[in-house]
Amino acid sequence: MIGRLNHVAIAVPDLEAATAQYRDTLGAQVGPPQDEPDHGVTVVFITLPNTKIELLQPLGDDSPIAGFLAKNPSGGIHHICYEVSDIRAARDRLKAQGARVLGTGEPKIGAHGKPVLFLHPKDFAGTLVELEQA
Ligand SMILES: CC[C@@H](C(=O)O)C(=O)SCCNC(=O)CCNC(=O)[C@H](O)C(C)(C)COP(=O)(O)OP(=O)(O)OC[C@H]1O[C@@H](n2cnc3c(N)ncnc32)[C@H](O)[C@@H]1OP(=O)(O)O
Ligand SMILES: [Co+2]
Repeated sequence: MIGRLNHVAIAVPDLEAATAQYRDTLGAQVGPPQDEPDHGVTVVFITLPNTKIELLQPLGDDSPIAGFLAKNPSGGIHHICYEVSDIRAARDRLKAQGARVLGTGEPKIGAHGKPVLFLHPKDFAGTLVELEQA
């Protein structure tokens, strides 16, 4: 059911510093910061030859990554995002198999302008999974 790895997301306490490190130390192609108020984060995408890295910094008072950063103050890998061809069909199939879909269960528009959903990390080997409709 899942397709390509769309991105690996890393939560960071200082987006500017992390972006500079990827650009200047690792020599990667970094994009501009994008505020995503519907998701409570500011993101920077780093384009690699085979996938993307999404750097995440909290935005607003009740960011979903605030708890993660409190537990991991230096930052860390926060989620992985897989592409699916039909996100509602994927959701229904996963729910029928007992996986917990986070939030309302209805897809939201993600940073690429496409529908996204999140699956509980406790149901996927301790890894928060994002699905994005390709
Ligand atoms: C920019 C848009 C979009 C895109 O297009 O790419 C994005 O990527 S937005 C990214 C941010 N959005 C989200 O993360 C939405 C989904 N996340 C959530 O709903 C919550 O963060 C959460 C996963 C339900 C966690 O909620 P929280 O209140 O922070 O923590 P809890 O204490 O309830 O956690 C329960 C349990 O799970 C562990 N946990 C939490 N986050 C992670 C994680 N990222 N990876 C692995 N494990 C995680 C947490 O440690 C708790 O475990 P125990 O301590 O063992 O109970
Ligand atoms: Co993401």
